[in-house]
Amino acid sequence: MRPVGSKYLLEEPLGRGATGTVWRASQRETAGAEAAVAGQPGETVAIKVLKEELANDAEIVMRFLRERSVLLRLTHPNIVRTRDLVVEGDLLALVMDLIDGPDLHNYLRRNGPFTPVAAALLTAQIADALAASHADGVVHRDLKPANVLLAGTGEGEEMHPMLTDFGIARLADSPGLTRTQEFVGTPAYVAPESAEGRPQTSAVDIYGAGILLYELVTGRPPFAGNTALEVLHRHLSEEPRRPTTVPEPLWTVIERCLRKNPDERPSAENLAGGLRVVASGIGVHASPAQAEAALGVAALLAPDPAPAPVPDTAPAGSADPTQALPTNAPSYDPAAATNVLPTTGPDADPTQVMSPTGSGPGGPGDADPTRAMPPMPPGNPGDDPHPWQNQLRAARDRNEQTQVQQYLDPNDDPLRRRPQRRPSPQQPPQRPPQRQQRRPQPAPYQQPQQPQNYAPAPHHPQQPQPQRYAPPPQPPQPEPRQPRQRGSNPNRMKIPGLGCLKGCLFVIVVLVVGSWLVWELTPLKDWVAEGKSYWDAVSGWISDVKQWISDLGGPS
Ligand SMILES: Nc1ncnc2c1ncn2[C@@H]1O[C@H](COP(=O)(O)OP(=O)(O)OP(=O)(O)O)[C@@H](O)[C@H]1O
Repeated sequence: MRPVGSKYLLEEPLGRGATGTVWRASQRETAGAEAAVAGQPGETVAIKVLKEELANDAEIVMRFLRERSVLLRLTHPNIVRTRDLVVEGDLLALVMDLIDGPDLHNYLRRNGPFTPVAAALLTAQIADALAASHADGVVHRDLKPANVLLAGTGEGEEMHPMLTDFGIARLADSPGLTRTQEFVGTPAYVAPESAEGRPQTSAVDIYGAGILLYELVTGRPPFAGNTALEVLHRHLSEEPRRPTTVPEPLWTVIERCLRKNPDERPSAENLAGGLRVVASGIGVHASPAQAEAALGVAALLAPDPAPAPVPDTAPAGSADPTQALPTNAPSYDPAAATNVLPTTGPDADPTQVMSPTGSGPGGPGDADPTRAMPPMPPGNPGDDPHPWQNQLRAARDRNEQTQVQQYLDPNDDPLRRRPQRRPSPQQPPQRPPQRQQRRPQPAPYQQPQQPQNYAPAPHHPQQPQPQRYAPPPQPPQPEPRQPRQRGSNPNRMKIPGLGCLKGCLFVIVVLVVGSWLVWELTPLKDWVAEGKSYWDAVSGWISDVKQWISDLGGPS
């Protein structure tokens, strides 16, 4: 148990993401007036301890403090409440409500896709959270299933999505870490304008919600690829295709959210309303009027007339994103990748940027998406890196997978890496106890009680998916076999040759019994011993042999 500030004690890690590690923690003392929730001693909370790179960046610390009021005032039933922010030395931590449930990414992996109705209703609640934050001028910028925690996955409970990590993207968007033209987000969920370094607004969250909705009903995001670059390119140039399992009204919503032009995406409020109309119109028991309304959902998806801007995301004026990548390219040719990534130096070798052969970093055969990032091309020392290089590096950083319930190497633990501030006791590092496994239940949404006009996709168990960033679980290693023990007493004395002796005796007994049976049951005794019994014959033969042996020795 390690203290964070004077008010909290870290107990066990719950998971690790790109920006830090989340811990289960307890409150030691009631927090001061600066906290949004004072809390009571003994109360359990979740604390995100931000990575050292973030905590060591003066710009981020300033931003963290400036954002304090925004983060603390963001309250909504579908937003994980931030209770307090702790800045202690070079440690930055966010104290949150602890949500007792899995995140949506893990839930989806364990349980497979949702029915269209359940997916629409779940996403409607997420859109409610977005509408509230956008109204407050806060854009999430990293909407993805891993950032949605599911409360109420117990039996008979209604599933309740809670959006988390609000403001983290804003913190990570510091000039110290990223340049103004970079995107902050995860490649599979990133909006085209973020990928291109264009100005961003709250419409990036609507794009993220569209990707999330697609993934909820199909089990995978629409744009995948072997490298982050490939995924980004598909966001920019490829239109999503409607899977057969997605009902038409729901597809209308997804397609609107995934428009390349942010001005054509609906507002979060309209998205929530549209999804609820769709959910009641596509259920098994939808009335004709409800089905009709769902089919006309496009009319409800009006764009936001005044989307909330993301500060500092206007281009610096130097980079024309259309130079970086031909967004009107009809299809993506991996072999052409070296041509679309510009280099800044006259001697630049385009094959250094990204190998199309797969033999170098970033090639199609490269299994590690983090290696997909091109090295910095040679250029003038004073040159700024091109937006694409920053974008790709950010993609790599943000694409790190959450490692849930893992043992943290003490060297990776930001709290332990500061012995001068907090000397650790002379104990060997203890493996933290495993977090109790929660068994989520299927979504308890009910289908509406009216006839429906489509066959809903069954909520079938998870099938293996080609998500290369989610490595399949390792098969359990077999227990090492115990050496075989004979008998029940392992301490019994071992007599050499005893086994052989037993074997010989057994053979003799078998021979005697066998020959006796042959003697008695066949006419053999009449032929060789004039009808004598077996024992008489045998004893006669034995005395003959004895006599013969004594004759061998002579009369003396
Ligand atoms: N408030 C919370 N209550 C309970 N568990 C939480 C809470 N916040 C996060 N977690 C758990 O911690 C894990 C890691 O959270 P984190 O936000 O760091 O991951 P991430 O979203 O994958 O990373 P990032 O957003 O930094 O890329 C989550 O998957 C979730 O299981």
